[in-house]
Amino acid sequence: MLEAHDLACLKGDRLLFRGLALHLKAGGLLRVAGPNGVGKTSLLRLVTGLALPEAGEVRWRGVGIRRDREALHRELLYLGHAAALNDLLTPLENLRFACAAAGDDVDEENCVTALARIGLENQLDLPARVLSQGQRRRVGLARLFLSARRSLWVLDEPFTALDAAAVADLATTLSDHCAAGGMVMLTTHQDAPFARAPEVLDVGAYTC
Ligand SMILES: Nc1ncnc2c1ncn2[C@@H]1O[C@H](COP(=O)(O)OP(=O)(O)OP(=O)(O)O)[C@@H](O)[C@H]1O
Repeated sequence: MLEAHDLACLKGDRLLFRGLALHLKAGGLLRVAGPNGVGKTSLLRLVTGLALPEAGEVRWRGVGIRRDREALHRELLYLGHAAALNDLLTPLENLRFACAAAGDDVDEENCVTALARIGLENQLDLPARVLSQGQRRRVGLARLFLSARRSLWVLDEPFTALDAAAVADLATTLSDHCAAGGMVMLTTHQDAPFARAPEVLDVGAYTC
């Protein structure tokens, strides 16, 4: 279970939000909402331990992540809003590199299957620099099909640049992960056809 209490976020000399609390339990789908610049990405970086809060605490399975960040990271899949690809490498090479860097033991066949599942079967051997924006996004999302053992998926704008069919497919993948007892926390500015309506956390309600 992921919890945060009384979180405050400082950027430069500006307090973006304070007093923010959240609670995400097994099977939960949480949508972080709010206008541009309110602090949604900043919040994701706090709950994933990539940045430190000015005040408050994030807990994973009851333990503060400052005490045991590794316990969270063993079960976390975090996909940022940028595709973070090496343009010289193919989708297959990029995916294998991302998995290896995260410590996931996946072989080439698993990666090919994941890329085909996300609709990139015809782009496996192209350099990433020639991919469309939606295809670049899909390379990162292919990790979802290799990360079932990671219970917490934190996704920053995962639907950006995807076509309608891919949005629907991703919504189903995320809903299935929750139905299997996983947790999803995401930001998005668009509606998606989830099996169950997500809980919504409006960061704007905590703006200073
Ligand atoms: N050094 C700084 N000093 C002051 N403000 C900063 C500094 N660095 C970042 N910010 C502000 O912090 C906020 C960070 O926003 P963040 O990326 O978390 O927003 P977001 O809600 O994810 O936005 P979007 O919907 O556009 O992705 C922005 O308003 C940005 O201008």
